[in-house]
Amino acid sequence: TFSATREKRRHQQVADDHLPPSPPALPVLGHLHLVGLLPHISLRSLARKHGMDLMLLRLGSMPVLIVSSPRAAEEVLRTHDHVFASRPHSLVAEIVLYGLSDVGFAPYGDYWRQARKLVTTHHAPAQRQEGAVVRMVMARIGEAAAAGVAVDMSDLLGSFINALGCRAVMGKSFRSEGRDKLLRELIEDTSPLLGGFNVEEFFPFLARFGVLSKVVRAKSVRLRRRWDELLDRLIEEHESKYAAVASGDSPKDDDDFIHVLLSVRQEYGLNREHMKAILLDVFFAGIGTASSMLDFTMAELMRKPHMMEKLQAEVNSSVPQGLELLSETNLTGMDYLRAVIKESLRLHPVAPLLPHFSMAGCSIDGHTIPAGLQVLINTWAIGRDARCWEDAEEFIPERFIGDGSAAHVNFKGNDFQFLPFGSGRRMCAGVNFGIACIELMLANLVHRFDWELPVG
Ligand code: HEM
Repeated sequence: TFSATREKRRHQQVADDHLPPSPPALPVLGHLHLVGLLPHISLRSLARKHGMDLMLLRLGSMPVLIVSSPRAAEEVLRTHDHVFASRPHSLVAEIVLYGLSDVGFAPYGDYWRQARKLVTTHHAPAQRQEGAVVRMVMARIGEAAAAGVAVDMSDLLGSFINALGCRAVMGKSFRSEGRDKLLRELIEDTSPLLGGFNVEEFFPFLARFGVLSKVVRAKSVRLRRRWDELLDRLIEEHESKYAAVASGDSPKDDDDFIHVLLSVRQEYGLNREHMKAILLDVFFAGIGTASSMLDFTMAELMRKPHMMEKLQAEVNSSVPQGLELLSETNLTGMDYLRAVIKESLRLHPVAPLLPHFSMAGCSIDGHTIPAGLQVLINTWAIGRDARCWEDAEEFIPERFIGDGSAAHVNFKGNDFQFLPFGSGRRMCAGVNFGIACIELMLANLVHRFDWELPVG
C-alpha cells in the first residue's frame, strides 16, 4: 500500500510538472488579488510575465486557464473545440436564466444544441424592423442639432439598439407602457451581475455554506422576479393573440420573436421557463453588445476627424443624392465602413474574456489540461498582440483594406488573432444580425450629420 501511494504521488507530481505555468499564489486567495477591476488588462500583464500562451491561475479555490495568444486560442477553439465547448457554472446565471435554460450559459449538450438552432434559424424577423427605428433616432438627433445642444451618444445608441431589440422580440407593442425603458433598466441592472467577476463564483465551498452567496443570491432572485413580471406578461399577451390568429378570429400582423417561439414551442419541446431564458439571451446578447460597439466606434471616429471625413466621403459618394435614410441595400461596396467596424471590434471587443469549460482532459503544447477547468480566452489581449498586429494599440482601419497588413483577416472565426465573435461551436449566434445593425446605424449617423466632440 505504501509503495502504491508513493507511485500515485509520483504520477501526480509528473502531471503537475506539465501543467501550464503559474505566478506565485497566496494561500486561500490564490491569484484573485492580482485580477483587479479590469480583469482583461491585468490578465494580459500577468500573461506577459508568466505565460504568453497559457497560464494557470487559482482564483479562490477555482483553477482557471488563461489563454492569451492566437496560437493557444486556436488550440482551444478549433483543435480541441469538442473538449472546451461548455461553459463554467455560474450561480447568478443559474438563478437569472431559469436554471441555465438559455443558449449562452447552457452547458454543452442536447438542450444547448436545440436552443442554439432555434435562435440561429428563427431570429431573422428582426432584420425587417430596422428602418422605423433608425428614423426615430435620426429624428432625435435632428432635434438636438437644430437646438444646438450636445447629444449623449451612449444614451442614444443604447436606446436605438434597445428599441430595435424590443421590436424584434416583442413586436409592435414594444413602446406601450414604457416597456422599452423598463427593459433597458433591467438589462443595465442585470449586466454587471451576469457579466461580472463575482467573487462567490470562485469560492464554491463558501457559497455552499451560504457565507458569501447571500447578497448575490438575493440580488439575483430580485432581478429574476422583475424579469418574470415583464416576460410573463409579454408571453401571455402574445399567447392570446396567437390563439386568435390560429382560430381565424384575428389577422396575422406580427412575426416577432415571441410569436416565433410560440409557433415552434411543440417542435422544440419548450416550456415557459425555456422561452423566458431564450428571450433573455437575445436581449442580452443582442442589445448590450451592439450598442457598446457603436459607442466605441463613434468615440474613435470623433477623436480622429480625418477618418470620420473619409468614412463620410465613402458613404455620401455611394448613395443617391437626396436620400435621407439609408437602408441595408444602400450599403454594398462600403469597404471603409466595414474596415472601421472591424478595427473597432479589434481594439474594443465587447466580450474581452470568453468563458469556456473543459469537459475532458487534453494536452496543449505538451501541457496537461485537466477536465473540469474554467477557461478564459483573453480576446482583448489577442486583438492587441504586437506579434500579429502592426501598431497594435493604434486605431487604423486601413489595415483591413486594399493591401493593408490585415486585409485578409475576418471575424468569421477562422483568424485566431481576431475573435470579436469567438470561434467554434460556441461562436456568437447573431454575427450577421449584429453586424447588419451596426453597419446600418453607423452609415446613417455619418451620412446625415457632421460630428465633433463637445468642448472639454
Ligand atoms: C456586435 C454585436 C455582437 C457581438 C460583438 C457579439 C459577440 C459574441 C461573443 C464574443 C460571444 C461568445 C463566443 C464564445 O464564447 O466563443 C457571443 C455569443 C452569443 N451571441 Fe453574440 N454578439 C453580438 C450580437 C449578437 C446578437 C445580435 C445576437 C442575437 C441573436 C447574439 C447571440 C449570441 C448567442 C445566443 C451567444 C451564445 C452562443 C453559445 O454559447 O452557443 N449575439 N456573442
